[in-house]
Amino acid sequence: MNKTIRIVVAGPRGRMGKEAVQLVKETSHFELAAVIDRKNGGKLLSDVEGFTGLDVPVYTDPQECFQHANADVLIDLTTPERGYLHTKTALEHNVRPVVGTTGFSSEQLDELKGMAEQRGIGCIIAPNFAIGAILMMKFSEIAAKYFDDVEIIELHHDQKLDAPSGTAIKTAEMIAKNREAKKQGHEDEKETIAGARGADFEGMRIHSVRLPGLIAHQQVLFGAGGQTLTIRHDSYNRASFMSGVKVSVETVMALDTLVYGLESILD
Ligand SMILES: NC(=O)C1=CN([C@@H]2O[C@H](COP(=O)(O)OP(=O)(O)OC[C@H]3O[C@@H](n4cnc5c(N)ncnc54)[C@H](O)[C@@H]3O)[C@@H](O)[C@H]2O)C=CC1
Ligand SMILES: O=C(O)C1=N[C@H](C(=O)O)C[C@H](O)C1
Repeated sequence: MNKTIRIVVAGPRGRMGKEAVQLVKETSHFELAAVIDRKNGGKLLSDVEGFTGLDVPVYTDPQECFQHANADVLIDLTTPERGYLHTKTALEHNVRPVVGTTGFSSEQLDELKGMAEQRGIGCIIAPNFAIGAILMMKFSEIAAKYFDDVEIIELHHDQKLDAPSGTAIKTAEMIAKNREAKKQGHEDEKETIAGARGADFEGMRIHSVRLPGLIAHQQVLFGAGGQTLTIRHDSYNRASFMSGVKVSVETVMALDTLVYGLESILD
């Protein structure tokens, strides 16, 4: 039988956080130890609307939370600034972070990796937990061996804070492993409206669409003489991310370093 894993969820009232609390609740070897919220500190989660029966403490201060919660794992689904603070604080308390929050800088990722390695404890930072999105990224990495020209279009709901999405950045990084940096388009092209050609990642272009009605979508378009290849993934709800969160919580318990992206775990 699996050992019970005690979990802190940061951002429990958010769109993803609510799903994560539900996942912990319905998984027999997971136990909710506490939550970190922007407000409601000092209350029980069961006193907060929508969380009947969950008698675990709510903290606003991550230090206080990790000192008292006796937790194994943090699931962070908050904002870039808070997510970074929560992850760092968890590592300082030897609590293993599983981070879905996007928008960390590469310097922050390097620092967190150093901390995890120094302590010899696991940490997973996953820009996308959906299996289809991971396959989209892997297929794009393969396609980049054969196509030099690629544009990424990511489409999200209009409440998203970061652009481009963490998934788009990770996709570009994976494509870059198999593609020489190259400026795309006409050498003399000029934007008559700034931003028309999107963000520039080693000459690849990334376009961010934000519209109400969308959840999380991305297409990767490759072009070559007389043909295009489009690789597309759509998440139609946030439950689509939860099997990846579950695998990450189970896997992080056995890691002794930081893993960025689920593609290596699912090999
Ligand atoms: N890796 C993945 O597969 C996915 C990642 N995400 C990422 O997850 C993050 C959250 O996304 P959503 O749930 O859509 O956002 P949301 O805005 O619905 O939720 C964010 C939550 O963070 C909380 N928060 C803000 N400041 C806080 C603080 N000081 N302490 C504790 N909690 C605080 C808010 O109260 C809110 O409940 C984003 O970075 C998003 O990009 C979203 C979907 C999938
Ligand atoms: O904010 C979101 O919603 C999502 N964020 C992640 C990202 O930035 O890639 C994952 C998914 O696309 C949904």
